[in-house]
Amino acid sequence: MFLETSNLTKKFGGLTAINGVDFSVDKGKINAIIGPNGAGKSTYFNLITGVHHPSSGKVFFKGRDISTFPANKIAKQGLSRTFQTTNLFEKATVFENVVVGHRLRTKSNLFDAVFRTKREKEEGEKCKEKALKVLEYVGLSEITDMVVANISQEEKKRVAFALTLATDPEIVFLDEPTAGINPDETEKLSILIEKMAHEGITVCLIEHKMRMIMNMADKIMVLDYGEKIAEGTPEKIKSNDEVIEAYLGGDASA
Ligand SMILES: Nc1ncnc2c1ncn2[C@@H]1O[C@H](COP(=O)(O)OP(=O)(O)OP(=O)(O)O)[C@@H](O)[C@H]1O
Repeated sequence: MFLETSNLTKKFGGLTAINGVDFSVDKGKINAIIGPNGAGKSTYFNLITGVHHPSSGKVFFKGRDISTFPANKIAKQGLSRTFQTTNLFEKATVFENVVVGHRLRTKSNLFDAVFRTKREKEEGEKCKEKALKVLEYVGLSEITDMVVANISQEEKKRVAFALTLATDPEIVFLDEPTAGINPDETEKLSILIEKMAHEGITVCLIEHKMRMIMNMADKIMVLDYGEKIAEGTPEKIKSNDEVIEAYLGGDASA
């Protein structure tokens, strides 16, 4: 198994945000998690990526129990994520944002940084090279020197993707990657997500845009009140009565 959760449960006081979720993420595929507001989707991501730890149950990555690992250790295993709103430095350029973001995730310690050691300089150079590479990958080569405040929402989303990709992840967790952008931009970003999966990066995403998910996902899990109520291909999910009742409200084309 690649990534798997077993009986995963998270309680916040009296509220069970995730309740006994068994799910396995398929390697190299687009895996989607859907469900109504408050269903537990972000909490599920947070449990896998070490933002929160499970109340019970486990997360396994390539057979290893990572349930209790801190977020930075999980990132080092090759799991990388975006948040619903990625905080970019609006006054810095696209390139600077990716370099700084990547720098925060690489190895030099405070001593290296203060005394500008050889290792620090080498790592700095590597970061710059990597930043240019990932910016090219996400289609932003032309605007690397633009200040973030002056780029479009869709371009900002691409910067967030570049930040995620800079750590060479095996699996990326995208939390509502297309929130707040129009259908044309959503389509373009979907193509980028598909490219990532085709090139071997496993994608796991949370989305509310049903049409997009039904078109692109290989596998979908539906959460409702913290519980998995269905999983399977888009076709299977679309025709699942419980999903239609609980989530889609009878309008699967929304
Ligand atoms: N840190 C926290 N402390 C207390 N309750 C929390 C915390 N995080 C989430 N919750 C609660 O857990 C439940 C699931 O929230 P979560 O954000 O995971 O849902 P979601 O499916 O991602 O929702 P949305 O689609 O609105 O982002 C909600 O009732 C939420 O209020």
